[in-house]
Amino acid sequence: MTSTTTATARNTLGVAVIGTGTMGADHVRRIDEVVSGARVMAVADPDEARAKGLAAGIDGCTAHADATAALDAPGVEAVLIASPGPAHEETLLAALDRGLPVLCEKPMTPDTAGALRVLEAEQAHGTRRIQVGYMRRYDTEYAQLKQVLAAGELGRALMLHCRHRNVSVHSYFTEPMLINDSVAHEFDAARWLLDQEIAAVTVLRPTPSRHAAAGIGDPQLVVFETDAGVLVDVEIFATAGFGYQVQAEAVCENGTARIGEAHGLLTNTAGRWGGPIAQDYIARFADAYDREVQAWVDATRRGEVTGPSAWDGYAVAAACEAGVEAQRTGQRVAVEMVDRPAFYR
Ligand SMILES: NC(=O)c1ccc[n+]([C@@H]2O[C@H](COP(=O)([O-])OP(=O)(O)OC[C@H]3O[C@@H](n4cnc5c(N)ncnc54)[C@H](O)[C@@H]3O)[C@@H](O)[C@H]2O)c1
Ligand SMILES: O[C@H]1[C@H](O)[C@@H](O)[C@H](O)[C@@H](O)[C@H]1O
Repeated sequence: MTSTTTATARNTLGVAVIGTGTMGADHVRRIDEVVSGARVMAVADPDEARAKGLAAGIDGCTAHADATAALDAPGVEAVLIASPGPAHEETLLAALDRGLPVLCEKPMTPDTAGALRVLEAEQAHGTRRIQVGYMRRYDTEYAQLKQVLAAGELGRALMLHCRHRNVSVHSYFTEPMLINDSVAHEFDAARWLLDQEIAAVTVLRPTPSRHAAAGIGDPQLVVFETDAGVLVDVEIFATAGFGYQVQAEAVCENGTARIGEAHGLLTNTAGRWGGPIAQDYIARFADAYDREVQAWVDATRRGEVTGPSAWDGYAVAAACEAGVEAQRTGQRVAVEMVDRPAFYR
């Protein structure tokens, strides 16, 4: 946003972006260039040079090494958290303490103990403040699949076959993160698509790929059951190398529905045919992130909270906890959840 637009900026939502790595930087660009009704007023990252570099390109934006300093910066009215999952709880609690609305990147917290503390703090605050960044709910294809399932023409859903393939992952990725950073999306998507909770998780492993990082059995097959008896299988392959692919097929009583195959332009040439494959989530889910952040800004400016809630964040954390235990033990692990408070109904 340039200084010539600051007059209109007075009516816009001042956002602090916490964490300025891959997603934080992309969200800053999105708020600055794509989304209407918001401006970035502060960024924070312990890597202060990174935060300063990003802030330098945005009129009126301050850079901080500490997240709470960014929450208290002039003009900040809302927070977008894009630090790694284990750092989310501290910033969420600080934001709730200040009554600030939050869009928190997934996972809300990697563990249920942290998620429950967040639920308690939000309820103590008295009104909902948190949206969790499960952006697939804003993806056109996922929305179409949900619509098809809800319409009922295909009959009752019996199974979902899902594939989640990344080119590679961050150097700090661990084996539990296959579940609580990557499969977390599949837990949320399945809960949302089917309107059911996850009941139990089993993890199966082939002999790992020779490209798997040390200490990570990659890929894995994560099979989960919902409380209404739908079976979901997820191939999670974090070092697939060739591209970023997220696919889902619903198998129903009267037919099937599949998403994630479209690669845009298909070409035929001597002896082969094909098209491009996205290389990362920034490309594959660009529209979904744009819609997600725009919806958050619009709802926040109306004084509302929409989208995936802190309860959804907790429910996914509970499924992830069972998934990590299943991964560790090779056993089928039941998902344990507290009763849903009336506050989240
Ligand atoms: N929705 C999606 O599709 C999607 C895609 C990628 C990442 N994510 C999520 O976004 C978050 C960030 O992931 P990323 O890939 O950008 O990671 P990243 O490693 O690229 O960036 C994280 C940044 O946060 C900073 N940081 C670390 N601790 C911090 C703290 N306490 N306060 C502020 N900043 C801190 C790091 O220095 C780094 O710059 C994670 O929760 C991840 O799961 C979501
Ligand atoms: O943090 C990222 C992000 O959530 C992506 O959407 C997912 O595909 C990756 O597996 C995960 O590591």
